[in-house]
Amino acid sequence: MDIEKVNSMDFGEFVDVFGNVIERCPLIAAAVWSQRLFSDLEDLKKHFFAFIDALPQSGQEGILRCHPDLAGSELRRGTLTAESQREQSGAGLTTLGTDERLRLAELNAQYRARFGFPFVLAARLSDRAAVSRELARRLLCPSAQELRTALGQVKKICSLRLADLLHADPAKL
Ligand SMILES: NC(=O)N[C@H]1NC(=O)NC1=O
Repeated sequence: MDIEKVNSMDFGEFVDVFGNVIERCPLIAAAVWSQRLFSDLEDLKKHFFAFIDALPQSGQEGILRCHPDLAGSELRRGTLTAESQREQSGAGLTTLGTDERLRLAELNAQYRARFGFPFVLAARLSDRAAVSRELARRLLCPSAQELRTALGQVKKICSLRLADLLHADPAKL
């Protein structure tokens, strides 16, 4: 898909295609559509990021809360979005042993209790060992720093999902 195709999309098509580049936040795609035309793919990505950056903290935390836990109950119930399912599966989180799954669940619960939002990490850039390691490390970070880190991960997930949709190299996005 090239930028001319993106610019030619009507509202419904745009939200259908880009509605989940930020997990379960189609409102962001709906807002970004109003800002077309886009000069290139990089420009499109910047509009998604600028929307996130302009939100008050409550809105930024809301975005984080739209993310399912990694290796959590939604994965077990089979209710993840297709994108999240692929990402968690690619990181090996769908085949954890019971001990590993319970350890991750305990760390996820501690993280949520401390910060008030779920632990978010771009699973595709990680693997099962690194997920637990990162979770344990970030659990000890100051709250303001952790909010910034988590939003950075949301942007990485967004970049990778955009790159998939546009068949682009994520490094060039
Ligand atoms: N909790 C969390 O990070 N979830 C996200 N990460 C990812 O790569 N896909 C997701 O759904």
